[in-house]
Amino acid sequence: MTEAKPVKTPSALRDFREGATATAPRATDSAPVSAAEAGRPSREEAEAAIRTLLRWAGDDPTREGLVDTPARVARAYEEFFAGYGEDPEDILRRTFEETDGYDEMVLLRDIRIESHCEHHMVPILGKAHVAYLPDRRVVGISKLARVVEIYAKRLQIQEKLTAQIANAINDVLQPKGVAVVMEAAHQCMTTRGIRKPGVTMVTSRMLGAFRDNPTTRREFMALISGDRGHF
Ligand SMILES: Nc1nc2c(ncn2[C@@H]2O[C@H](COP(=O)(O)OP(=O)(O)OP(=O)(O)O)[C@@H](O)[C@H]2O)c(=O)[nH]1
Ligand SMILES: [Zn+2]
Repeated sequence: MTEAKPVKTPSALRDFREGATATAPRATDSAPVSAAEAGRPSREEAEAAIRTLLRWAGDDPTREGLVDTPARVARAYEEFFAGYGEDPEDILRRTFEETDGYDEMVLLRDIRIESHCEHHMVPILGKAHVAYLPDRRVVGISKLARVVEIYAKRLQIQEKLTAQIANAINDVLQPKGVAVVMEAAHQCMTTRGIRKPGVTMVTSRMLGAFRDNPTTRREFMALISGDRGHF
């Protein structure tokens, strides 16, 4: 009898299957989930599931206005969850050496977040501020926003999203420190359930100098709360 081989389960899928933990998975587990590995259902199966939900909600999926809805929803899901197919570490590996001695903080403020909560699959909308303290190597700033985007385009809780972004930057760039602060509104709290519009959740993950050095942390906090210029 042959022994069954353990199936390699990439972290994103594992998190997806096993539910949330507030502990961030290792960023080295950030590989994208291939369709084959994930045992992904077909497009037809996905559309059939949406027809089932439409019927369950009390509507008729064969009526004119809803006939194309399953295909539209499937296409929308491809956008909402595009992050399962991308590896943030690949994006961050394109670094360049800064030879003129720039060793101050690099901060990207007000990065728009559009994610989905893993409990209710409804939007989490907000913004992230991402900073790092370079140690010779710097990365193109758009790559920081791309990393945010990849993790946001998965089912998330805000704590995990915040930690994953910081861990990936820390692991690949190996800077002197990384800071991520995120503020977001969860539609599962604003439009259903407890229904508290206007409430935002704030999370942060500080690593290296941002965790150990109060001056660096203060400087970061002052910069993210400062006035925004209009360009
Ligand atoms: N910590 C954390 N909680 C979240 C996040 N997004 C949603 N939640 C919460 O996850 C919880 C899920 O709780 P459950 O009791 O299983 O679900 P529920 O019955 O729909 O809960 P209610 O939202 O209170 O109606 C809720 O308290 C949500 O507010 C997040 O990013 N982080
Ligand atoms: Zn939710």
